[in-house]
Amino acid sequence: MLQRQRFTPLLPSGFILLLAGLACAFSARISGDWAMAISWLPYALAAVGLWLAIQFSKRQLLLSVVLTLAGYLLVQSFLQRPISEPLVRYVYTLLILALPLALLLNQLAMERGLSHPNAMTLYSLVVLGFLVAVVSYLMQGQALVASLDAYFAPRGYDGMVISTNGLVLSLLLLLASFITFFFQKGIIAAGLFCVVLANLLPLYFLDVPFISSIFAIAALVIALLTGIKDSHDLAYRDALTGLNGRRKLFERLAGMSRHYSLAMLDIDHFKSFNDTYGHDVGDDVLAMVASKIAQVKGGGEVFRYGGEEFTLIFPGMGASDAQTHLNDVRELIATTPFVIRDKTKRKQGTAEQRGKGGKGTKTVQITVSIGVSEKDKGQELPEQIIKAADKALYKAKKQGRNCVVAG
Ligand SMILES: Nc1nc2c(ncn2[C@@H]2O[C@H](COP(=O)(O)OP(=O)(O)OP(=O)(O)O)[C@@H](O)[C@H]2O)c(=O)[nH]1
Repeated sequence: MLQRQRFTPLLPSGFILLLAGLACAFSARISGDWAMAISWLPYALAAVGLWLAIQFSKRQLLLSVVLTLAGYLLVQSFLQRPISEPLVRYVYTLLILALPLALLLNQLAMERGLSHPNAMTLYSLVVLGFLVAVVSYLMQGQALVASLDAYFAPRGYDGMVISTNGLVLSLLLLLASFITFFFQKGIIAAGLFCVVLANLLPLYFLDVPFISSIFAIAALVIALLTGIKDSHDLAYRDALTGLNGRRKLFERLAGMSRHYSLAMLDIDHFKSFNDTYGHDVGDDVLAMVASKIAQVKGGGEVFRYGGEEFTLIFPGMGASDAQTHLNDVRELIATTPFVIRDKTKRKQGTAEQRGKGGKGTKTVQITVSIGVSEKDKGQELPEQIIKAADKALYKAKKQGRNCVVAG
């Protein structure tokens, strides 16, 4: 189940790649204005991608676009001629090795904006790599190509242009990119992996008409959608818990016409918890509690309302049914021992001591109180329902906490 969720983010980008593959199956029929449009579309998409990357300060989007465009330009400028020409072989070899490597580095380096030192290092590496490739060719020319040929000589093979060692290396890079996606998780990591795939695939099927244009379009659409999703998350998601925030809650409520119930959930005695263990440990606990709340059943949607308060909505469900699911969440939290680590001691001691029960760890018990209400006659506006749920939450606190009250 968990593994399936891990792969689900691949679906949108995978679907775009599938469409690109299908388009290639019919690409021999493309002609006239369509041919022109397909050749120019990558430039238009790249312009939009660059604009978005600059607007939202997204280095991963910027480099995905720039590298895809550079790869596309190189294919269009150099790889439309016979592979027997040394310069063509040189560019081909660089493309199958350096392009996925640069995209992989872009994927590995955490997103910290366009002008973070991280980003500067990456830009320098890409520009330096490019300059070294150009200067080496200008100075060494034939000799360089001959030595590369010894390892990566591309051969025509059943219609594919292929270099066995190149294929092995690019498959390894692709595997590294997939492993990176696997550990980074999420739709953005999936998009970055699919951008690597979309850049690499056409290089092995260069005799298919328009393949480089079609896959450049696919890579850029994936990069754009990933960038838009990233910016959307920035606006709507709470960075600490990964849940949608208050803005998304109110948008969701405004668009909800049918019956629903709404709950306000508050962590008990969180102030004294913060005072005892510090704000950082408080943050860890907030994230852990959020991950438990997110396991709510019954189609419940979870939002971080602010501070240590969360909101749950149950579309199409009355408060009494919602109460059952809320009680399950309350109980799950109350019976889960939260292991907290003292960050000042985290780096000290042996690995065993750092583990569960070690010197730097402590187990705490967290409870939550919940108030729930529902859309009703005389109580139809989201603000009114939130207010009613808040009142019920207040009652739950008064009743001794760690309980669910309907109001
Ligand atoms: N660590 C951390 N603490 C937060 C965050 N947001 C709010 N808090 C803290 O949450 C605490 C909320 O305290 P109160 O609402 O007074 O709750 P309480 O009195 O401790 O407990 P109850 O009476 O059971 O609600 C305050 O100490 C806030 O500083 C956050 O993002 N991280």
